[in-house]
Amino acid sequence: MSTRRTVVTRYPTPATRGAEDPRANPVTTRDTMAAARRVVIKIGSSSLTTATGLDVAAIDRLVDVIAELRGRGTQVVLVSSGAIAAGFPHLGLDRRPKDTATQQAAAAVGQGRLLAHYTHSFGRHETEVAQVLLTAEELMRRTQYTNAHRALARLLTLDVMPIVNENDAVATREIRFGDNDRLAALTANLVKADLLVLLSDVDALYTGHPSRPDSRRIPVVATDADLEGVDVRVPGSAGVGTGGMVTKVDAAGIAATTGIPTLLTSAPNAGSAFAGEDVGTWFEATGRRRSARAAWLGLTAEVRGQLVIDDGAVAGAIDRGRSLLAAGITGLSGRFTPGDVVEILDATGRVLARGLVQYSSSQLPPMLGRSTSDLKEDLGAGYDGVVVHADDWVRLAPPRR
Ligand SMILES: Nc1ncnc2c1ncn2[C@@H]1O[C@H](COP(=O)(O)OP(=O)(O)O)[C@@H](O)[C@H]1O
Ligand SMILES: N[C@@H](CCC(=O)OP(=O)(O)O)C(=O)O
Repeated sequence: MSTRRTVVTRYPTPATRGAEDPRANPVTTRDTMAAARRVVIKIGSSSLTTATGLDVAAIDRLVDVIAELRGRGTQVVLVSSGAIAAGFPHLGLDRRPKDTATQQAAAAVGQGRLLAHYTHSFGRHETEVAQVLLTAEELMRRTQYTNAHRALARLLTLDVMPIVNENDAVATREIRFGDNDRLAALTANLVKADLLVLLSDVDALYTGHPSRPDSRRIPVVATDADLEGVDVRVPGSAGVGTGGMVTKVDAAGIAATTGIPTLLTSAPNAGSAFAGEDVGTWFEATGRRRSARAAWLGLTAEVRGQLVIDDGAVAGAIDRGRSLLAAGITGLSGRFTPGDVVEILDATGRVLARGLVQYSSSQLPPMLGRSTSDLKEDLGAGYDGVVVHADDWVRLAPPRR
């Protein structure tokens, strides 16, 4: 046994621990949509713009639906695309630019016009609006994520209408959201919404491209099996949206795994959907609600490394919701420091969870596979053997049967 003592910097225990949100979601089926206390509504470029710029009549119709919801006491956060599509006609371009710099310029021009019209339109309902521009990079950092959470929560308590978009003018090329569907799902988690509504230029998810005569509306997606054979590959024809149905199905999947159901329909159907009519596609929630912190860990945070664990640690820590000890770790990769986010993989390479690691990638190698009592001798009596605390990881893959 070595008597060398290693100086170990540990990640401080956060004051606010607690993984699962105890609030049950009152929205379980389409019929219970009206019970939503907080809704995130996302509207795509194709529904807000024409070839010549903003479709002000379409914006006014959406704003009227939101005003009615707010009148009933439902809090709404709007995620609105449309900055690039609203901007490019004013730069003398006849189609959406493809290069990042011109997209950024178009977004910078269009975002002002977009917000100007929302301000005017919500003004008809004596409602103040607030512009919140987010980047994927910021949301990966815990401090900025918490700041965004706090700002949105405050706006809602002040009865202001937050209008979120990606901060296209500064978003870095490599990690842009690009489309706003995923941003909307993450925003729904950020504000702990009961419901996500995705409004597009198509009234529902179809079994194939809606222009095909054999395509049928899918009214409900309860499990992945309902998506088998569904063709979502062809993008929209409007030429201004970005992700087509792929990103909408992905976004609904993210929301579902965190306990938030999604309704996907067209903007003109928004009113009927909230009136309880059978329109669009309803994606059921499949997972449990998560705290904003757990959602950040599981969905948004930047991953700095990987820990590979043995079967004993899968059964003893991950399957039982316990802390991960050095004894169960067989390998690691990446460069990380205490407090960084790492993925936890089983021996086959399956990503089981993500967590905040307590030691750096340079401290861990001599600790791997060693028992807590053995390590205590090296590291001191204060060492508790925990590499990822039970409160600091979230499960990503379901348990194996
Ligand atoms: N299986 C499908 N069901 C419905 N729409 C589909 C499907 N596959 C592709 N699409 C296309 O996806 C488009 C919507 O995506 P997109 O243009 O990115 O909209 P938005 O601007 O609202 O984000 C629809 O107009 C439709 O043409
Ligand atoms: N942030 C961009 C959104 C890009 C986009 O086209 O999104 P979407 O229409 O939702 O597929 C914008 O405002 O133009």
